[in-house]
Parts: sequence; C-alpha cells; structure tokens
Amino acid sequence: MDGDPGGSALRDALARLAVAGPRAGVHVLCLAETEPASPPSSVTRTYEDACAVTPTFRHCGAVALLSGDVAAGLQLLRVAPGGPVGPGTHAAVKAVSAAWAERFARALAPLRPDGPPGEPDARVSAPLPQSTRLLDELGLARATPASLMARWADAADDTESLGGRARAVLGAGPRGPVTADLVADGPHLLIEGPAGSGRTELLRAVVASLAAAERPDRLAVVLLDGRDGVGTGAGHGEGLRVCTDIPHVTTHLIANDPVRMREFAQSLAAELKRRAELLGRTDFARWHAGREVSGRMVAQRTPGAGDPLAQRASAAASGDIETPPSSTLRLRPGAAARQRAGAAPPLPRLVVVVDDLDALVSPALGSPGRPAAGSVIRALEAVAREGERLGVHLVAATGTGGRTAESEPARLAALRVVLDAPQPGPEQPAPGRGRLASADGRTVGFQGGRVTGRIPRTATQRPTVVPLDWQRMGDPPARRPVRELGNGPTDLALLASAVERAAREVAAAEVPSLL
Ligand SMILES: Nc1ncnc2c1ncn2[C@@H]1O[C@H](COP(=O)(O)OP(=O)(O)OP(=O)(O)O)[C@@H](O)[C@H]1O
Repeated sequence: MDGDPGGSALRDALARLAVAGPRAGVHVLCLAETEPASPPSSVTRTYEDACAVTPTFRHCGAVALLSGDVAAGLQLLRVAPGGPVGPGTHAAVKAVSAAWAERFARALAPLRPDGPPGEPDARVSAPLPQSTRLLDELGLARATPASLMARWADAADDTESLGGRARAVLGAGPRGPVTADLVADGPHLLIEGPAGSGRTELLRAVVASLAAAERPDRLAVVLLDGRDGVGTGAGHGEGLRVCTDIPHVTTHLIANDPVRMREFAQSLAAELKRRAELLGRTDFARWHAGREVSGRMVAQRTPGAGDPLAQRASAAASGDIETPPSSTLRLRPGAAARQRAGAAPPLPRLVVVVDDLDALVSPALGSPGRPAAGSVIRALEAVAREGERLGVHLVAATGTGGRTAESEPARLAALRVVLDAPQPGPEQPAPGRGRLASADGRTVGFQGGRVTGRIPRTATQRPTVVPLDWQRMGDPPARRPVRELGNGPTDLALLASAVERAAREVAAAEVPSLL
C-alpha cells in the first residue's frame, strides 16, 4: 500500500479499529502487503511486524490481511495470544482503487470505542466544532422521506424503547453525535443557560431529532412557549412556533392568554388521567409489550358496529374516551373515525417541550399569562412526577438561577444540559456549546446542532487546507463553517417537509391536539 494515497489513512483507520474493534464487533485490524494465500510463516511475520508498529493489534481477536497492489484480497484470521492460529475466510475485493481505499478508511475512521472513561481508548476524541448542522449530526444532510421511513421502521423493532423511541440528538460531541435518550436515561431533560446561549435552538433540535427517530403516531410533541417574546425585540424570534410544521407536533401554546393556558393545563392533566386509567397497574412499556403479543387476539374481538356498549368498552380500553371532569363519556376527536376504519388507536409517547420555564415559575409583573401560569406549572409538575410510568416526557429550558431550580420539573430531570454564555468574536464557538449530564454521573460536551440555519450553498464551498498530525489521520474530515443560502428554506423546513411526506406514506394516524 506504500505510495497509495489512501493507504496511510486506511492504515490509521485500521489502527483505530485495533482499539475499537472487539467492542464494535469489528475485527478488521491488520494491514499487510502479502500475496493472497501467503504461507502461514509469512502471515505470522506480517502480524509480528504490525504488532511492533501498533502494539494494540496483539489484543485483538482477529486480523484481516489486505493483500495485493491495491489491497484486493481480504483474509480474515483468528488470533490467539501468541499470534494468528491459521488462515481464515478469503474474500476478493476486486478492482479496489486508491479512491476506494480512501473512502473505506474515511468510513471506518469515525468509529470510536464506547468504553468508560479512564480506559486507554477513551483518549480517542476529536475537538468540538465551532458550529454544526443538526442534519449532519443526524446523518440526514439530504433528508428524504425514504431515509426517515427506514429509521422509523428500525424503531418499530427496538425492544429497548417499547411503545416508541424518544431519542434526541443534541449536536456534535467528541466522539460523534451526542444523544439524549429520554426512555433509557430520562424520562425528563432540563436545559439551563443564560440568555442567548442557544436554549430555544436546542429545543428545536430536540423536536426535530425526535421526529426523525420515531413516527408521529408513536411519538407526539406538545410545545409551550413560556414567554411571549415575539415582537419584543429581545431577539427571541419565533420561539418554538417554527417547529409546528413537523407532523409530530399536535399542540403549540404561547403563555400569553390565560383562557387558553387554563384550557391547556386542564387538558394536559386529563391526558395524564386518561393514561393512568388506561394503563391500570401496568406501565407504558409493559402495556405496549402486552399489546404486541396479544395484537392478533384483540383484532379478532373488534366489537359489532351496532353494539354501543361493546363499542364503549372497546373505546375505554383503547383510551378513546375522554375522562371526567365531564360526566358524559365523549369520544376524543378522531376516535370515531378511527373506530369506523377499524384501526387500533395508538397510545403514543408524549413529549412536552417547554421554553422559558422560568417565565412560568416566576411570571413577570404585568405579563399577560401571569394569572394562569400557576395552573400550567401544576400540570407540568404532574408530568414530572407521573410521566415516566405514563409515557409522558418533559423537556424544559430555563435561565440559570432563580426559583426554577426548586420546581419539580427542574428537580426531577435526570438528564441535564448546561449551556455556556455566548462568546462574541469570530474565533469563538457559536451559541449552543454545552454539556449533557446523566443521572449516573456521565458528562459529555457538545456543540448544539443548528436547525434553523439556511440550507448551505454547497456550490460556493471552497477546499480547505488543515494541517494534521499523523495521529489524527483517522479523524473524520475537518469541518468548516458552511455558507448559507440567504433566502433559502431552513434545515428545519426541509426536514419538516420530508417528515410530513414520510408520515403520509406510512399512513400515520393523527394524534389529537390538547387544545
Ligand atoms: N447551535 C447553534 N449554532 C449556531 N447558532 C446558534 C445556535 N444556537 C443558537 N444560535 C443563535 O444564537 C442566538 C440565540 O439563540 P437562542 O434564541 O436559541 O438562545 P436562547 O438561549 O433561547 O436566548 P433567548 O431566550 O434570549 O432568545 C440566535 O441568533 C441563534 O440563531
């Protein structure tokens, strides 16, 4: 491979795999210039040479030899502590070019070990970028309905997140995208940061990435802007309203109208009660597990169209009956249509996303929503306390300090993000720089993924030259600031449109609004 421009990158990528391989289940570890079907002695010699250069090879369970002028032959070997224990599978990778080797190396290079800190491989990490696009972190630079549907299909098979995935990608971390899994590590997430630190943008990224990870009839999103900053010149912009084109978003409330705020609080409390009654003594995940097993039997017992009692029992079992305070049982919007169609209504996960929680906890004197802020907070407190069992998650952003820290939504958040104060200046990172901490003490830094930026104008991107140490040869390609189209659609709009088309394609049932 000497003289091959892809060779050094490939060699470095393989050296990284020597560290990551056994954990990642990958055993392509050793690069060598051997002839296909080399005698065992030469294989052993090659292995010893490779171990002399990269001692970590010795700890690996298998070795791949790439042979021929441009590494066209691939041989997998099992390795015992003393060296290879005989030839393994042969494969021919025909007509492999230097460009292929480069692409292969680049594809392998971002693989990182996933071990606890303190182990030698935890050192392998890249510096955080100054800014990043969320779509790049999601691997959806060209968001298409097909790519989203593939993710949703994958989520349906995920036994770790029964009833729906709630996995938010926050941005770029030192070892790839940083994810907050509300099911595995939540249930709730609190984002703290001073004004201008990128809290609202991070909430938008959470909504966008939740939508990319799960279909809209398995995960619904409710948005609440705790402060009506639109038009105040406070730079608050559109708040969470820009997310309302995403089909997962069923409800958007701005805390400036006491009547609607009280209605929202009642409706959210009623939703918790409906879920509690529906689930009985089980919890959200187990309820879904049971339904998946008994799905066929339930389908066979669909009640007759002319039997109101049987219909009512079925609606109660499926959660379609609105719960008291109303003493009359009333089908929720959309429930009648679903019954006519014979489709089982979903019990989706619900994520309540709140911006400016502090403005609800301590509403400013004279703010229009002040009279009803208490009722909204009480409903959010109920979500914080009971949400885990009911499949309802809270993601809230707040300023630092003040009374919010003592509120239940803040106290009961197992996942916490702290954002840095914005730093002015061209060399400083963009807003959105912060750390994610989980309840088990793990902390990871990240640069938040921007989602309301304009789609980049790739045609005007020029090549960038970056000096690189040989130890960093396996890093992903250097990132550089993207130039945005001044008037094009935002990444969020691009994603929302693809999500909308994907939702239509999979015929996702609509989840009713809380308002
Ligand atoms: N991850 C990011 N990458 C690039 N720019 C960002 C990022 N996050 C935020 N910004 C920019 O920083 C500015 C402030 O962001 P944002 O409104 O989200 O902050 P905030 O903490 O909600 O503050 P405020 O509530 O005062 O508006 C906006 O101009 C936004 O476009």
